[in-house]
Amino acid sequence: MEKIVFVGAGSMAEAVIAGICKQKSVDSSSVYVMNRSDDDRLRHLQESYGISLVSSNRNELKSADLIVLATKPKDVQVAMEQIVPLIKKETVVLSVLAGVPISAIELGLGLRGIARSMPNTSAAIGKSATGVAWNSIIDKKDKQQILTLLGSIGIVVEVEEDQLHAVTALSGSGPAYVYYLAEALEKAAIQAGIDQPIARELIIQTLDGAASMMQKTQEEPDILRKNVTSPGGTTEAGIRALSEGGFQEAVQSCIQGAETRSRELGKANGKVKSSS
Ligand SMILES: NC(=O)C1=CN([C@@H]2O[C@H](COP(=O)(O)OP(=O)(O)OC[C@H]3O[C@@H](n4cnc5c(N)ncnc54)[C@H](OP(=O)(O)O)[C@@H]3O)[C@@H](O)[C@H]2O)C=CC1
Ligand SMILES: O=C(O)[C@@H]1CCC=N1
Repeated sequence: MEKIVFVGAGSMAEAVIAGICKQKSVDSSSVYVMNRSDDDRLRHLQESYGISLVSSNRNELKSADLIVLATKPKDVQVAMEQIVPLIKKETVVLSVLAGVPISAIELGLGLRGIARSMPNTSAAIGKSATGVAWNSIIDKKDKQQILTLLGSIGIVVEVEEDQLHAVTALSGSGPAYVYYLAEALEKAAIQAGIDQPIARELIIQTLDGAASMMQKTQEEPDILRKNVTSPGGTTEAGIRALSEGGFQEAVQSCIQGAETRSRELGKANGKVKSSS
């Protein structure tokens, strides 16, 4: 896809832009970005990644091959109303919005090829775990090009559209759960007498090592856990405390709560009226 325009310039847009520019899956000169009002933010993206800004007459939208919708769900209706008069019918749309259904984008931007995806912020370093679903009329070639683009920022799995709520809860929000765990581990480590920089180093390597073990050995996580857990040893004591603290239940509520929120965002932002 020759020309890609990002509508929205926040954290997720930056993660995808950083990923595709660093992986060189697109030429940064063919990437454009626009937002609502934050000019400093646009300058930061321009300077950091060598991409271009959509000009005030928004002419770049007219020749876009791909538009990446990256506003907050609550802002997407206004954004779509603003861009729909400008975009040609061949332009394909890639949404990264949580919850918002493809049908809402078809209503807002007209019937065209649409991909609804859920990447995560690790896209910035080529490590996103992305789910994607398609509308029925998307062209095979466009699908392949989007898969290649998303594949350049990490792994990508095709799912049914309804499953994207669960994907959002799991891997879209997932990095935040891991950072939350890291924060908790670091606090506890400091309390136990380890210096903060050393605690940080040990935590990063432990998370990285455990993830790599799962990936490289393809072993079940419960087996890997048991390999660490000596009978009557330290891990057993630690896991017991987690279990007594309701660890499994908390994780289940976490995913359920996030999935429910994704469905709510879809309902709140899904009934947009066509402005074309
Ligand atoms: N953050 C994450 O980890 C993930 C986020 N997502 C999804 O990505 C989307 C963006 O999230 P995030 O990047 O965190 O949000 P941010 O709030 O960081 O960014 C939102 C962007 O949308 C822009 N915007 C708002 N209205 C318009 C408009 N009418 N026209 C053009 N741009 C507009 C804002 O511009 P301005 O600042 O000028 O107001 C801002 O640049 C959300 O829908 C979210 O569900 C998906 C996966 C992960
Ligand atoms: O918190 C959110 O709503 C977005 C979607 C997934 C990650 N961040």
